[in-house]
Amino acid sequence: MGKFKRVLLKLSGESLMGNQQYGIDRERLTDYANEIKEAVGLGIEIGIVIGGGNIFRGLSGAANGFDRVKGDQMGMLATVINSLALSSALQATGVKTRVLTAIRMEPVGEFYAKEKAIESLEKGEVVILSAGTGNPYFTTDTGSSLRGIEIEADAMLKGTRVDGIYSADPEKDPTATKFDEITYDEVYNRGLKIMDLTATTMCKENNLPIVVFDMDTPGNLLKLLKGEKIGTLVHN
Ligand SMILES: Nc1ncnc2c1ncn2[C@@H]1O[C@H](COP(=O)(O)OP(=O)(O)OP(=O)(O)O)[C@@H](O)[C@H]1O
Ligand SMILES: O=c1ccn([C@@H]2O[C@H](COP(=O)(O)O)[C@@H](O)[C@H]2O)c(=O)[nH]1
Repeated sequence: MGKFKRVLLKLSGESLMGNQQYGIDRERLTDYANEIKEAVGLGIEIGIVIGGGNIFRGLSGAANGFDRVKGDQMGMLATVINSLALSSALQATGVKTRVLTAIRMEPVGEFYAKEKAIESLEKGEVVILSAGTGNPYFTTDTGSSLRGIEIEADAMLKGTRVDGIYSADPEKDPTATKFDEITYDEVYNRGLKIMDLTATTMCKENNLPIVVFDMDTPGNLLKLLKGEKIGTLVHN
């Protein structure tokens, strides 16, 4: 990949738990904020989507008897909670942020519009794009691909707790092997579950490269932004 000017960074809600069973680990949150501050220092424009899996997921809600749509709305609100926490942690390091929400809920955050996001990015502010797509039956991976395409990012950087895409889920299959590069079609044809297929398809159709990398190792985000080949690159 060439140099990045503007990126969409996807952060895992589940990673925000650190070693806890639920919620937000203060140390992990601070680590993320410090990493992002350094990235801003490189002059790269950063939009962020953060998941909600550390708090609530619609599918697990539905498995426990919740109405799916209500459960998904709870999940989207969970992403807003994480976004506010990240915004607060970033501001504590001196980074200016703007939280936009896909569901109208002023004054918690401003209702999302592409123009607002671009305006902030151009001013060097970190824009946190919360509440996913605003619609049930989607995920924050799809929210990331959608927003990444809308803000015309050079790439979607999926920061997660594994160091790339493997031939099978590495947390379940220790014999799985890692790809340095892979095409969107191969992700689909091999049935790799690193992100949902709606998100992968959107990226493919709109030529948005994805880099899956380990965000929980300090320094990785900076290495990636400086051009080091880490993680797995997904392209056409
Ligand atoms: N082929 C694969 N290669 C790598 N990881 C995979 C693969 N298949 C499944 N995974 C799993 O995908 C997970 C990464 O997904 P992601 O970061 O979206 O986590 P998440 O828990 O869904 O986050 P969130 O809380 O944001 O929803 C890894 O923890 C890994 O176990
Ligand atoms: O566009 C969206 C995005 C998310 N949701 C719901 O939120 C939770 C949390 O998001 P994760 O991507 O799983 O971290 C998700 O499980 C959905 O229930 C949504 O409905 N629409």
